[in-house]
Amino acid sequence: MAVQRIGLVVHQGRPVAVAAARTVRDWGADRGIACTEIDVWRGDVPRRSGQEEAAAAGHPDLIVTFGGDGTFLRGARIAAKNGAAVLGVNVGRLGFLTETTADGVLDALETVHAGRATVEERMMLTLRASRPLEMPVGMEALLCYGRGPALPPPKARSGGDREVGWGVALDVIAVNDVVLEKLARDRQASVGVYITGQLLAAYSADAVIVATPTGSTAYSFAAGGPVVSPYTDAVVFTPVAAHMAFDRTVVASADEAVAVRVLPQSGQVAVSIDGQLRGVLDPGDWVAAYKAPTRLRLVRLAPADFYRRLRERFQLADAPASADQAPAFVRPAAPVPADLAHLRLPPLPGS
Ligand SMILES: NC(=O)c1ccc[n+]([C@@H]2O[C@H](COP(=O)([O-])OP(=O)(O)OC[C@H]3O[C@@H](n4cnc5c(N)ncnc54)[C@H](O)[C@@H]3O)[C@@H](O)[C@H]2O)c1
Ligand SMILES: Nc1ncnc2c1ncn2[C@@H]1O[C@H](COP(=O)(O)OP(=O)(O)OP(=O)(O)O)[C@@H](O)[C@H]1O
Repeated sequence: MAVQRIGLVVHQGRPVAVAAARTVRDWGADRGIACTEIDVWRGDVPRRSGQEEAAAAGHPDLIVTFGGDGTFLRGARIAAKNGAAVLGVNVGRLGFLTETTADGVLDALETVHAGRATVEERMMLTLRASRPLEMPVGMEALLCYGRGPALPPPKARSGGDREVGWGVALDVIAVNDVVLEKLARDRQASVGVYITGQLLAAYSADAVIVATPTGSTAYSFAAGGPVVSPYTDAVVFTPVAAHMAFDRTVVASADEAVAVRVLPQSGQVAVSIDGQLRGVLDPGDWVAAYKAPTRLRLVRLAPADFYRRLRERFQLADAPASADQAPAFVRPAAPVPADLAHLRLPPLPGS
């Protein structure tokens, strides 16, 4: 893709991130490519929706993030609303979702601009709810976790904020996950979990997570859920500290909605999307998470390497008795047999 306009989302607390963003601005200036910094926490305006941020930045076709996964998710929220591609530059602690380093960013941009990068599409989730999400008065002050102001609750899509039955469609997307967790530490979340309208189980838990395959390596993974290939589409349901025998993940099909209904005896339930609190539910409320109609477009500089990334960034340890015995990469040089031709195969080294 020849880049037309870049939006920069920068972790302002990291000098390396700020400096790398400056080099990108200079790179853009040399090529007549406009670069606009998108500071989601600028003090003079309230938090804006992804669409509003994209419009204010002149609808960039490429969002470049400088930071860790949190910064990436802030940029992805804007990119996803605008159909832009997103390139993550890792200036963070883990940076699982990022693609390059601060040192590599200019080469990466040359690769993208010359049309030599690929764009990988990832499934996202969207939501319907029994009513528009709301944040109780005073919540924001309580949160006060060092980030800038919280995002407002998502708006209803198409204005139908009084729809009943199938619920209100919310103008929101999740790249990683929708998390429903107990709000007060001493009141568990009691929720009924429904998949395709059928009760799976009633849970009494700290939280329940509905994740995308991309989000399967985030909170869902920490809660004991499986790693799901990001090249598949699925809806991953994982309970957190469920006080019951059945505490396993269910990997549902991408065309199956997972609905969570807050039961009468439950405490209030916080709804977080990609780590951001977006509303609080009362008993009787429900939300349903399902595959979003649009996909996140991730810039990839090299062929798909999800499992290498998993091994390296999660520092997967080999069994001591087997360490150093398993080769790091296996790809025969011989032509691919016909019965394997439909598989996703690693490229030959150096190709
Ligand atoms: N116990 C937990 O692990 C826990 C608790 C709350 C939220 N989270 C996750 O944090 C995400 C938001 O990320 P953040 O950086 O703003 O908050 P954060 O800084 O609290 O992130 C938690 C950790 O998850 C990593 N991470 C985020 N997305 C990932 C992904 N797709 N694959 C692998 N690792 C990933 C981050 O680098 C960080 O180390 C949420 O979507 C949620 O999944 C995790
Ligand atoms: N653009 C910004 N402006 C001001 N402060 C920021 C900005 N981005 C991040 N911060 C600060 O850095 C803290 C950590 O942010 P966040 O967890 O999103 O980082 P990250 O990008 O995920 O990197 P890491 O991998 O190190 O966690 C936030 O609590 C906030 O105080």
